[in-house]
Amino acid sequence: MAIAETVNNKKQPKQGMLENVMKQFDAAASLVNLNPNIKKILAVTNNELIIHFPVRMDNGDVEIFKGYRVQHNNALGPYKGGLRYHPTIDIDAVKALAMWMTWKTSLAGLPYGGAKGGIQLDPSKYSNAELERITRRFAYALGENIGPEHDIPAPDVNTNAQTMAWIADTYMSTKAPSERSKNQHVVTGKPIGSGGLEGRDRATGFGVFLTIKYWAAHKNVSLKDKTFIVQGFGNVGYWAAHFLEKEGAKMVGVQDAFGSITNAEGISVENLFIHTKNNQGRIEGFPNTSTIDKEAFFGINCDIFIPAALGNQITKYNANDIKAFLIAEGANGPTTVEAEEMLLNKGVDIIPDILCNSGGVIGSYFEWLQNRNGELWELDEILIKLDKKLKEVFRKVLETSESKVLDLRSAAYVIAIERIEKAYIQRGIFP
Ligand SMILES: NC(=O)C1=CN([C@@H]2O[C@H](COP(=O)(O)OP(=O)(O)OC[C@H]3O[C@@H](n4cnc5c(N)ncnc54)[C@H](O)[C@@H]3O)[C@@H](O)[C@H]2O)C=CC1
Ligand SMILES: O=C(O)CCC(=O)C(=O)O
Repeated sequence: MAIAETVNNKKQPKQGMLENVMKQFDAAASLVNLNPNIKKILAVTNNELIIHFPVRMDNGDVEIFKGYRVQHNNALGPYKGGLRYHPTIDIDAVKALAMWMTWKTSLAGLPYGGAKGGIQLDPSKYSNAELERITRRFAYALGENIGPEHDIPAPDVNTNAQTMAWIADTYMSTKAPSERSKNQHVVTGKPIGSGGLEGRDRATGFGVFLTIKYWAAHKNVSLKDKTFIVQGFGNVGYWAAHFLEKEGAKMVGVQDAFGSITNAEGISVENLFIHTKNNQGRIEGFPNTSTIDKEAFFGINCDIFIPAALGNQITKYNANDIKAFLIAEGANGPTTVEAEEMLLNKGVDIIPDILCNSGGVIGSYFEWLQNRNGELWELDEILIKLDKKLKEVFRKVLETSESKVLDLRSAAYVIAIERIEKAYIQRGIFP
């Protein structure tokens, strides 16, 4: 609560993600009348690891980094969740993100629990060689706190297939030669050729698109010529926009960490993607668009808003500016509880993060299975399997939402929490 954000040049108190996820959990626990002992277990994390580790920089100096891995719950299987490299990462943020992973894997019916981790750093300040040493040193320090049947990291903000390859290689190098290849699935989201899954790169964004498509089919709405805005034009934002554009929708606004652009006539997703590749990942300077300020971005006229950046972006300070009738949460925790209430009251539908962006972890599950079984899956079959799995999860959320008269997030939480509760009750509550 101590941090502040600036809205319309005024400092406003900023709510932390942990506070947000706890409010969501408390509300859902009441809805399902959750067993009080299980509620106590789920309200806290199982393990929290903070590691300070030294790394030699290119100039010869040693810098100390702070890395995190939080394992929230493993009632349903090994801990699973991404690694984020970002200056705002702290223990509370990682706890919140780990909790969301527990609900997400449970909702998707996967044999996983929830975890998250990362390093508090701004990766743009380091060379590629430094990032490799930082990542390898972090992986080494994590040691047996991760493992292919225990806790399986994956990419998140500012990490990618290369990061995962360094972690897999470092982890495997600590094993006896005959054991190394059996440990490839210590991480998912690896490069193709190093055990990675065809299509894991687009799995999250494709899943975001699919959930929008299922929602549109349910509401009898055509996506053709619908307009959309995207906050965050990285892995998730780009791929979601790519598939929406292919479906005939038009991107009219984009925001990244460095600025916001708009054009009511449309912004080409593929041209912007090429532009960012040649511009250090940034959207700034893209031709035929106007630059607008951070807060004006939320008020752009559009039908669909895809937050695909950081948490707590849609707040009570900007919720009323939003024109979209649908928010599809590609990011984790982009909407505060207060903002959600305001949006629902004005009739905006929200496809919640734990459903909307679950294509990523479903893709990771496929990669894990592929590695475990020594198989190689093809892109077409993977995208079909992902569609089938996500469609079924979406159907269940919709059914619960209609039968219990709940918004989509509450319905998703009900399914997720009831599945975990059932596992504890079958086993005798305490793990
Ligand atoms: N990569 C994955 O498979 C999954 C990612 N997610 C979530 O999706 C979100 C985005 O992740 P990725 O696309 O992987 O990250 P990324 O690192 O590929 O891209 C992040 C994008 O967000 C922008 N951004 C960062 N701070 C911002 C700010 N303050 N305002 C506006 N834009 C900002 C960056 O400039 C960049 O364009 C995160 O919340 C992540 O937890 C969720 C499920 C899976
Ligand atoms: O693919 C995974 O294991 C998890 C990705 C992730 O961090 C997320 O879904 O938020």
